[in-house]
Amino acid sequence: MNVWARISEGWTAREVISVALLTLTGYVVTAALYNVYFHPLSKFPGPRLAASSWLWKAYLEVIKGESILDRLSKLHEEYGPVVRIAPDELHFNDPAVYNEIYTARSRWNKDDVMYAPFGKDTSIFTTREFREAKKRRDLSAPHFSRKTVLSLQGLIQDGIDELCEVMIKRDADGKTTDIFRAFRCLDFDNVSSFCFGWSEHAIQAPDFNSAAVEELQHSNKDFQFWKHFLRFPLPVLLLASVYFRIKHKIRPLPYSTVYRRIKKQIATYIDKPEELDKTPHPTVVHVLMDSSHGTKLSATAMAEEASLFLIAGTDTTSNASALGTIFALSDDGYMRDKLKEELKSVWPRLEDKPSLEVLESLPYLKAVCKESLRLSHGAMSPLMRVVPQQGAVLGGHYVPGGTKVGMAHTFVHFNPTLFPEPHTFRPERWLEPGAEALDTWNVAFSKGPRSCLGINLAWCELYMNIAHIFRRFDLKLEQGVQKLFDNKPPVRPYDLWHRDCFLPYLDGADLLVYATPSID
Ligand code: HEM
Repeated sequence: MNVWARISEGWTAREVISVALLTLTGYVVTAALYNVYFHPLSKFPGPRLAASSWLWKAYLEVIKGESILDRLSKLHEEYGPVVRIAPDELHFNDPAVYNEIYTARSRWNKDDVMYAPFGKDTSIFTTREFREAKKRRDLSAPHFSRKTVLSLQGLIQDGIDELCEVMIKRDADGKTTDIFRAFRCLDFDNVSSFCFGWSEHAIQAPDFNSAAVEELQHSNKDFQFWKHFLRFPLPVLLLASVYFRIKHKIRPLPYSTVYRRIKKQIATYIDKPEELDKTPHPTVVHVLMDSSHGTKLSATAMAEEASLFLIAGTDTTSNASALGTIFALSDDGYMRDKLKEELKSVWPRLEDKPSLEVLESLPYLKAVCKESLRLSHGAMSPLMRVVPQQGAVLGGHYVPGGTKVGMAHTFVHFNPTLFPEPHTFRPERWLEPGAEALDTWNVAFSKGPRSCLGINLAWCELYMNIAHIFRRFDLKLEQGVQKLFDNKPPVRPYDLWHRDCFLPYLDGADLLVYATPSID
């Protein structure tokens, strides 16, 4: 029977589904063939499946739970310094190209898909478009300047004092300290007091199990799911999230308790601006509410901006601090003793705590911090940028406008030419002759106009975190953690911070240390 006659008679449900499936299959196959053979990126090397559809990457990252970074290492070995990893995406493994993508002159936008789980245009970080993001950055930047950080360093000091008291009590009770959780709570508290004038006191939570901080950690874990599935139309997304919630315990995107607290605080200030004068020190809310620059943000926009600082500033700093601590303890005490000796040279009496400026003058401490940043990477996922309409030349290749391009920090930090024995934690590499040139290759804060806004605060916290716990405690790895390092081959930082969940996600053993208070 003629198809049109059948249609006019009315189709059965089965026929409708069959036709829909056939149409969908036809569309997918045609799109895949186009992507592989006729797409403007078809001349770039890479697996055919990757070129055919973004579903290849989604399958690896969500269903197989594989880190794209592992796959990328193999792909770059096979295909060279540029690989096509999705129909419209290229990944590079060439430090020179890192500087071309993330250059100070860059005006490129952030990729929509990659940043979707964090929201759209709700904060500096989530604003895709360069010029809009710059306006927002200019607003908050004064609160993150070196001058402000120096003047508020006492807050960071207070947070560390609180942590040290908790650690002393734990030691007296015969308990170890999970240094990863402890630093996460500390840095959460410190960012909240630096930005908002109040501390969550997460550090006081039993065994550092703070609900607010855990909420952050869990949302990191589900990053890959949300990144890929937010692309689907709502009904598919809903079905997928039910399935993944049951099978993989994916959580809903968090509506954080802390966000509510910040929102309430801002609403109060909008209602009664005189309350702002009562904060113990200048906060980021002061700069956000300052309308003298001509930009007026809504209460929601301010709250979203402000809460993003907590997300951006907690795990990043604590990852670097925890990694540095664990690895500086992993070599029979050589690094620990060297660090302590250097600290004692400027900090002979425990009660005379040195300022940030003094700590910054210590070469070995600085080298430990740099090595901690190098191996904790800041962000782990390739930070995808969109090539502007006119196209660009990257690594000698013409890349058409609209292409998403990126190079993960791991490909700079593990580059064996720049950093020989790249997986080894070796602070000395930052002290050897000519080491100043290496600084440009420590890209943990990224580079260019979208690089880290909180860099001054981050450095302040990192110096203080490492200095205080190494000077104020005699530290030792707990046996289980020590065993990781005694095994052959020994554990590498990458093994601990292995999972790419935008930020590196700790997916290994609890990082326990014995921390006995120093007596001199
Ligand atoms: C060791 C600690 C830190 C590291 C390694 C780090 C690293 C980074 C990196 C790699 C980016 C770029 C992300 C992207 O391109 O999408 C970034 C952006 C950002 N960071 Fe940090 N960060 C740290 C601490 C902080 C702190 C303490 C704050 C503030 C409280 C902060 C606030 C921001 C903001 C607002 C952005 C967005 C900038 C933009 O998109 O223009 N970060 N950070």
